[in-house]
Amino acid sequence: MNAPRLFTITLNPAIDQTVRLDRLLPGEVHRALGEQTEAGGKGIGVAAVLAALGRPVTASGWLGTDNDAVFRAAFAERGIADGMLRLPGATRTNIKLAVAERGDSTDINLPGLALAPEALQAAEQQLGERLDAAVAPGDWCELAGSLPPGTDAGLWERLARRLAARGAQIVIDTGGAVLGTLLARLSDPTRGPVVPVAFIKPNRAELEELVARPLPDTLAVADAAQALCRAHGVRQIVVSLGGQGAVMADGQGRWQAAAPAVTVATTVGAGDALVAGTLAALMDGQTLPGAGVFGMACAAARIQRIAPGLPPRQEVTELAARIRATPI
Ligand SMILES: O=P(O)(O)OC[C@H]1O[C@](O)(CO)[C@@H](O)[C@@H]1O
Repeated sequence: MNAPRLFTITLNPAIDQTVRLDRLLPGEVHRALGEQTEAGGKGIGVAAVLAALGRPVTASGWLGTDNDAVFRAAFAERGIADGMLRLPGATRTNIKLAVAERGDSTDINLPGLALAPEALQAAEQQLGERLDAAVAPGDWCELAGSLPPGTDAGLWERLARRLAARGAQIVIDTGGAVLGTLLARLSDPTRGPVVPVAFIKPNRAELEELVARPLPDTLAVADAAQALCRAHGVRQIVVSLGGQGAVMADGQGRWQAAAPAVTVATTVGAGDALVAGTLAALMDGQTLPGAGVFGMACAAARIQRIAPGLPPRQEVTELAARIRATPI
């Protein structure tokens, strides 16, 4: 059997315009230190890291034709197969304020390309047919990021069911309410065959929204993560806690790991790098917590520079060696 491949599916990609500031004062005029524009969107960030790890990866989903040059250039430069369907209109631009004094980024994400209902229906049909033709049993498919205006969790559900029917492993990295609806529907036998989910990576706030209660410490996070997986047949979960590291759980156990201290250029894309590194390791047959530790090392490497991708492999390996996962 051929090695599994990864398809990331981004329905609401973005051009990320990162503006570097020394400090951020609401209501004040700021003089930027610099600016950088990158092809972004959750699945595209994941694909960039997978490609940097030397893995075959296809970025699939939807892209506006009017401003796709930045994506074409990024795919060619990074070695990402371009499986994005072109739609009439322009892809959104998301503003990222990378603030040196704070060592983090403030994100302003726009709604995205709005299509008429008939155009959306046609775009879903075409994307489904493309994925049917490309995805083989055992491949991994990531449903990545927010949904564009006029769509809802039903769109992800239909795509997930279609891909699962082809024998794909389903990975979901989408936000709070949509994630909750999607997990509930995919595990509901009255809606059709139950779709097992291989991996999810909510952050603490998203997990809190899913379980509708605050999760003040790692024990509470681990309990909630494990209960969520059991309730919805999710095989593996990594909950990102930002600078504090991550909590991981699967059917065998639960672990926490602290993030290595690094100099942060931007926090944009940290979650995508965590997903990408973890997936690369899982697709190699590794398990948690080792796979999650490798993902955390990719995230720590990613946030030290604004451009997507990764530094040389040696640097990632050294970061991974600094991360200890301990059972909770
Ligand atoms: O689809 P969402 O949730 O709006 O997130 C999109 C943003 O997330 C990122 O992929 C980073 O995770 C950015 O490149 C992009 O601007």
